Order: sequence, then structure tokens, then C-alpha cells
Amino acid sequence: MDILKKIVVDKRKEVNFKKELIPIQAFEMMPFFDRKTVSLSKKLKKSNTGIIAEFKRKSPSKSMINETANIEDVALGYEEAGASGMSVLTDEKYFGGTMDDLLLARENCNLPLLRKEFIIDEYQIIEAKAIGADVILLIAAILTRGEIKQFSEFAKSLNLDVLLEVHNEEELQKSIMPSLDMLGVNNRNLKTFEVSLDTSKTLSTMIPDDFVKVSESGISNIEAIKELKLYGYQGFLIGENFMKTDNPGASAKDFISLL
Ligand SMILES: O=P(O)(O)OC[C@@H](O)[C@@H](O)c1c[nH]c2ccccc12
Repeated sequence: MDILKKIVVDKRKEVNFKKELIPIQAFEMMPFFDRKTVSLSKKLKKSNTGIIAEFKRKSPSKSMINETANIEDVALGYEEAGASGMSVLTDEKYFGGTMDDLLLARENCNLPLLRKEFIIDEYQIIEAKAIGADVILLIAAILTRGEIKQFSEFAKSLNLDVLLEVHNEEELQKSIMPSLDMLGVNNRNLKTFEVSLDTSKTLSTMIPDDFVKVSESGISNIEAIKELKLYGYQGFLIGENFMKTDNPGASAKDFISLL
């Protein structure tokens, strides 16, 4: 079984377990549930840098990336650096993230926050809203067209932005619909972990212009960004390149100042 399938099997168990424990009504009472969200897609359209900086402790492809980074410092640092948004992994088993990470990021910065999660149930979307997220990620490789429609429309009803992630043409064709705000091309194949920026370049022409284009993963230098901009990308999701350093906020600042 490939890693993506394994993650989804575990995620289903996790969500079913949580549903028994915490009813949806509990989230609607949390302080951030009624918070006015900030639109990442609007921010990206206006920005000429477009960096979405990610907080990621570990990943199945790299195991440990940063064991000591503190989410509060990094959230402050990314905001200081001039990032357009921040992505926070909330999957614990494979990425070492927690829902608390997102809550703490929310308490420490005003950036639009993306909940980086394997969403397979509306329950996780309500949870995202309750912990202070502004954007959810939907991954085409693990969802049917019907689910993408249901989840994205549900997210829009909560005023959340939707970033839909694809890795190939088939996923892209199946996913295009008006309830998405941003189309993200993952340069990393989540099944084999191979990374190639060519994935973004090839798929760019097939993405209709009404979506903000985001290139994700494997970006480690400003030349890559300059090139991807020529293909119409306005958002760049960067994790490891910042997180592998002792001070992710400072690395993001150096990086963005060169753009
Ligand atoms: O650390 P990188 O190579 O800069 O990648 C960041 C981000 O794109 C990556 O973490 C990611 C993209 N799509 C995902 C889906 C699930 C988990 C993680 C991801």
C-alpha cells in the first residue's frame, strides 16, 4: 500500500474516533469559530512575492526536519518576514503537527492560515474554522469529484478559502469547479516523493485563469520562483527550505528580501 493510502486509512480512524469524543456543536462554541477570516487568495493576487511559509516538523519523505522549532516564534517570524500566508501541518502521526500548533499560530500572528491536513470529512473543516484557520487544503488524489464539490462548497459557506492540490492532468481535469479559490500543483509526488518543478510548468497552461495558481514543494531558491512566475504562478508554498534552519523566520526573511 502506498503511503498516501496508509495516511488516509489512519485519518479515517482518527476522525471517526474524534467524532465520538467531541460533537460538532462543541466547535461552534469555540472563540475563533465566529472570527472573520482573511482571504489568502486575495492576498496572493495583490502580492508580488506570494510566499506561503510552512511550519513542518517532520515528513514521511525526510523524517525529522526540525525538532526544536517553536510555533509561536516561527509564526511571528514568518509574519515579520513578509510572508503572504502561513501553512501549518496538523497531522500528528506523519508530520508531527497538532491542532494546538494552528491555534498557537493564530494567537501569535495575523497571517492567513492554511490548515495543512488530509481532509476526508466535513468534520475536519468545522474543526479548521474553530481553531482559527482561514484556508483549507483539499487533495485531489484522495477525493472524488463529488467530495471535492461537497467539501469546497461547505468550506465556502464558512467563509474559508479553498486550495485544491493536484499532481497530474487527470486530477486537475476532475477537480475544476467554481467553488475553488486556488489551484495548487504539488511538485512532489505524494506516492513516490519524487520532486520536479516541471510538474508546475507542465500543468500551468491547463489551469483556467480564474484560479490563483500556487506551486508547492521543493522550492529552495529565488530563481525557481522567478521562473514559475513566468508560468503564471502567484503563490509559492515553501516548507523544508525554511524549517531545516535554526531560525525559520529569519531564513524566510532573507529569502523574501531577495525577491
Ligand atoms: O517542504 P517543501 O518541499 O517546501 O513542501 C512544502 C509543502 O508543499 C508540502 O509540505 C506539502 C504539499 N502538499 C502536501 C500535502 C500534505 C502534506 C504536506 C504537503
